[in-house]
Amino acid sequence: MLERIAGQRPQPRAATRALLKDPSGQPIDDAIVLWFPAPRSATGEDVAEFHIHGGRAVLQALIAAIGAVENLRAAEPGEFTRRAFENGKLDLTEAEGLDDLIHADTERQRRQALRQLKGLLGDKARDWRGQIIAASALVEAAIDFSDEGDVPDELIAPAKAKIEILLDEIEDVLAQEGRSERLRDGLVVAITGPPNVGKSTLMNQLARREVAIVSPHAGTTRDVIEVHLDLDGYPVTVIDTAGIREAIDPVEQEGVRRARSRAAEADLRLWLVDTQAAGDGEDELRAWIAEGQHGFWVVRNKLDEPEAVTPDLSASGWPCFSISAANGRGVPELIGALTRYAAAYFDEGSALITRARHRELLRQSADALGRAIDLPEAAELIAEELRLAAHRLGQLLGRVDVEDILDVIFREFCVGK
Ligand SMILES: Nc1nc2c(ncn2[C@@H]2O[C@H](COP(=O)(O)OP(=O)(O)OP(=O)(O)O)[C@@H](O)[C@H]2O)c(=O)[nH]1
Ligand SMILES: [K+]
Ligand SMILES: [Mg+2]
Repeated sequence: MLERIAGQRPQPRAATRALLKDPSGQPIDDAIVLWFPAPRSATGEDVAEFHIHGGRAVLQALIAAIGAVENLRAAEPGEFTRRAFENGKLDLTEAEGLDDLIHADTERQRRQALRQLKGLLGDKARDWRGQIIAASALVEAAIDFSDEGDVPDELIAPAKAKIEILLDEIEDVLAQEGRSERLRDGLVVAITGPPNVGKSTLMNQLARREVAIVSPHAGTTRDVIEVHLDLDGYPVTVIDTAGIREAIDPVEQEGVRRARSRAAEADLRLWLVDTQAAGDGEDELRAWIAEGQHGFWVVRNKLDEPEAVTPDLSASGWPCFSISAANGRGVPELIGALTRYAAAYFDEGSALITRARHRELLRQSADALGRAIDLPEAAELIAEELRLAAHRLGQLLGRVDVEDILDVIFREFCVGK
């Protein structure tokens, strides 16, 4: 294929200039080609790279020329990474790290993805799995002995001691409360409150563009609107929602229902109140609190209005901010507080778990180890639990039982990766 298009097969791994030609001999582009013979390539298979001038017509002509070569087809999304995985170049956690790296929007997400790609979780899981297998060997030996009569405690006890240390380590990693999983997806902050208090105006201030319609009509916003902010490297998704009230219009009713449910799921709610409005604007907030919902900041808006009254919000006891979404006063302070909140939330630490998949498998492995420790001297049962614990770590690494999940994971990848 290289000979046909580039007129030559370059030296392995040496960038080589070549005039690319289509099957009729017409030149396509003056380009660089690279040749990586297996197994020293990203996928572990033979790989050829064309570095071309990026125009659409150049690309199309080259793809047509490649397409004319027999037995060649375009790769599926994630197919290169999948082949790299299948050829043992990456474990599954590293492949997931690669996917995260490609999709990282903020600096902190990039660093976390790179940690994953470098195999920090994978290395740990391999080490744990090795230790479980070593403990299993002791238990298996105990089983062999017990065939000959008595069950030797001297074999089971050291195995259990090993497992206890291991279980502590896994529990430490699990105790990181899923914060690094959130760093992948971003922290969600909902702007909520009664109608017309200026929620959409604040949204536009935070987004620094007109993402939401602002109007003096109560009930303007109906759909949930999202913007993704990068606050000092921390990903934060802000959502603007319909004003909460007993709506008559069925469309607005649906908006209020979505507003309530999305705000309830958020990590933090900014409860906006109008310093102009009669009452303290907190009826719905109190109803929410009665339902046990927490994590609110009260934001008093429209401070620029001459008769601005600052209602007594002490009853709710939440952090309080005063702003004018119209002229921007107080908004930098609010953004500063949100940034500190995100920083405190995503305590980077040595967080290793970035996906629910990792958490579930580690949890199941830890549970099996816990059961193994609690079992009396029944060596066969202990061995069974250890097998299960090791198996779960094997699944984490993508070494066992993976066919069904591979499709799900690699489907998320982009074409060309
Ligand atoms: N004076 C003043 N007016 C504001 C301020 N913020 C918003 N407004 C006005 O208040 C009205 C309502 O603003 P919106 O941003 O649409 O309010 P909302 O809370 O999104 O309203 P709904 O989506 O209908 O619930 C508009 O006329 C805005 O111009 C402010 O800080 N000061
Ligand atoms: K409005
Ligand atoms: Mg609105």
